[in-house]
Amino acid sequence: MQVIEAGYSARGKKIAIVVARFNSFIVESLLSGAIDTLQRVGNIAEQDITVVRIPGAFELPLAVQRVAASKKYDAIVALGAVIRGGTPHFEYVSGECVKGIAQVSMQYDLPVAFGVLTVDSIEQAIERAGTKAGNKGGEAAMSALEMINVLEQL
Ligand SMILES: Nc1c(NC[C@H](O)[C@H](O)[C@H](O)CO)[nH]c(=O)[nH]c1=O
Ligand SMILES: CC(=O)[C@@H](O)COP(=O)(O)O
Repeated sequence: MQVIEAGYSARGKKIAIVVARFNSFIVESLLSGAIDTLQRVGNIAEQDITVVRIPGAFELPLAVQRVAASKKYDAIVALGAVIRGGTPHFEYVSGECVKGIAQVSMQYDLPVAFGVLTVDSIEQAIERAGTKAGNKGGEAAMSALEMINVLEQL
């Protein structure tokens, strides 16, 4: 039996974090978590991290696509927070966001980590942005690091 698995250290790799500004009080915590993980777990140097700020989660697929097309990065971390309101808007924004990001990852054969909260309440968002349910930005960064290393072995 051959098992292919990889660690998280990715020194020298270049990472882009594309971050949606909407619900910024939540998203900034996801961003801090992602950067902290890339540096402390992945041994990624500060100068190898590029942060791209965009308006909202709906814009993430296009921005992620442009970053992927630049061929400058080994992985992308997409961050955002979509919080359900009183109308069907949530379904449209979150649906297009996840679909578009997945498409880019497949099209460009590039790890694109999905660090976008899709939650029913602000409380759920706070819990996942560095409090009792961890930090989903950091978790997304972990996934990007692992996928860089796994893909190198395949
Ligand atoms: N409601 C949320 C949005 N809405 C904004 C859209 O993402 C988009 O920027 C706008 O429709 C213009 O194209 N964005 C989020 O990231 N989170 C939300 O909860
Ligand atoms: C993502 C959303 O749906 C939300 O922010 C929009 O709120 P609403 O549905 O109350 O307009």
